[in-house]
Amino acid sequence: IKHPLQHTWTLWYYEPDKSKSWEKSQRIITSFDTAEDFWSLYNHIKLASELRQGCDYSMFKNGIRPMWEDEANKRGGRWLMQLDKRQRACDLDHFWLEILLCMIGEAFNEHSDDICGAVVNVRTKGDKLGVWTADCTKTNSVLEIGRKLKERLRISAKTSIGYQLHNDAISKVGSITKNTYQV
Ligand SMILES: CN(C)c1nc(=O)c2c([nH]1)N([C@@H]1O[C@H](COP(=O)(O)OP(=O)(O)O)[C@@H](O)[C@H]1O)CN2C
Repeated sequence: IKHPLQHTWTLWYYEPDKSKSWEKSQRIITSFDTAEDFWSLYNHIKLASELRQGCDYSMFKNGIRPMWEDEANKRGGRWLMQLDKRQRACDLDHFWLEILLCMIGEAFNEHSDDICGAVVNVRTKGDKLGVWTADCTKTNSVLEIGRKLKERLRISAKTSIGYQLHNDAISKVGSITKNTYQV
């Protein structure tokens, strides 16, 4: 028999399309709830580094849309890893896979319930990896998730990553959203 996961996960794909709204350009690829089905999906689709610039993959718990506005996301935020352009060749794909494995493997222990999902943005100006959590006021959970992410992605203590509230992202003026937490 297949190895069941604790949650059902849904993979989304975003491709910019001038004729459609951002929301309408978010497409569900499929959902899965076993380790075997995760691997067949992962091995079947393009790597993040093979996507066209401007595209995203998002993997969220079933029923949560990869959008700030979703009921499950609106009180939360994201740990953001902004990659340097050179990291697409050497880090992007294994960082993204490591994040997926942390999520389906419930690697954040008692804080795994606070995980909503993760997004990879493939961008000319530098790729981004975001891990979205449900409640920005759960400081201990948010910080523990950030610390675990750095550990699993082997991000050095010298490099800090920031956590941004979706509320701040929605209301941001210009392109910079402030960090509420840093680890
Ligand atoms: C429901 N709704 C409209 C809505 N809900 C959302 O949740 C949401 C958006 N819109 N997003 C739109 O994409 C643009 C690029 O963000 P980017 O994160 O791709 O990053 P880049 O600027 O392309 O690097 C954002 O500026 C925003 O317009 C992004 N986003 C998460």
